[in-house]
Amino acid sequence: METYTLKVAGLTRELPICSASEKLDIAAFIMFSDVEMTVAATTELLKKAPEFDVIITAESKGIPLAYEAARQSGKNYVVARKSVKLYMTDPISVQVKSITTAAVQTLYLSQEDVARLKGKRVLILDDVISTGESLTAVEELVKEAGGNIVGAGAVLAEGDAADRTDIFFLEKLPLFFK
Ligand SMILES: O=P(O)(O)OC[C@H]1O[C@H](OP(=O)(O)OP(=O)(O)O)[C@H](O)[C@@H]1O
Ligand SMILES: Nc1ncnc2[nH]cnc12
Repeated sequence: METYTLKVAGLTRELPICSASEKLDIAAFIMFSDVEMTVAATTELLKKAPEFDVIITAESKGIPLAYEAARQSGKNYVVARKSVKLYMTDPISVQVKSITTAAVQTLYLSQEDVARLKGKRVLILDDVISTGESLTAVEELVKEAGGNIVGAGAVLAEGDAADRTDIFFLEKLPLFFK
C-alpha cells in the first residue's frame, strides 16, 4: 500500500493513502489505537490553545483527542454525536458533510451537553480539519447552545485548511489529486 510519511509532535507515522473519490486520494490519519500519538499531539496542541472552560469535538475520531485534552488541562469535554441515543434528552442538531463520508450526516447535542456549553469559553478540537464542514457544524451547535467559541484546533490541517488563519494546528497534510 502506498503511504505518506507524517512527522508530528516528534513522532513519525506512515499513513495509508486511500481513495476519497474518483479524483481524490487522502492520507488517512487515524489516532484510534495510537495512544503515544494521542498523548503527544494533545500536549503540543494545548500549547497553542487559548484559555478555555470546556472542549467540544465531533464523534468519532476526535474523541480520544478531546478526552486527552480534558485530562491534561483538567477541564471537561463534550462530544457532538452522529446519532440520537435514547438517553439524550431533547437534542439540538445540525447537518454536516465531511470529506471522508459520502452521505450527509447530522450532529446532535443533548440538553445535558447544551448545559455544559452555555455561557462557557468553548475550545473546538478535532483530529483533522479538511473542508471545514465538520468544524462549521460544531460551531453552529456551540452557538445554538449559547457557548462562546474561543478557538478551533486540529492536529492536522488538510488541503486548503492549511491556509486558514482562524484555526490552529500542528502540521499540514496534503491532498492527492489523481
Ligand atoms: O473538515 P472536514 O471535511 O469536515 O473533515 C474533517 C472531519 O472528518 C473526520 O471525521 P469523519 O467524518 O471521517 O468521521 P469519523 O471521525 O467518525 O471517522 C475528522 O475526524 C473530522 O471530524
Ligand atoms: N486525512 C484524513 N484522515 C482521517 N480523517 C480525515 N478527515 C478528513 N481528512 C482526513
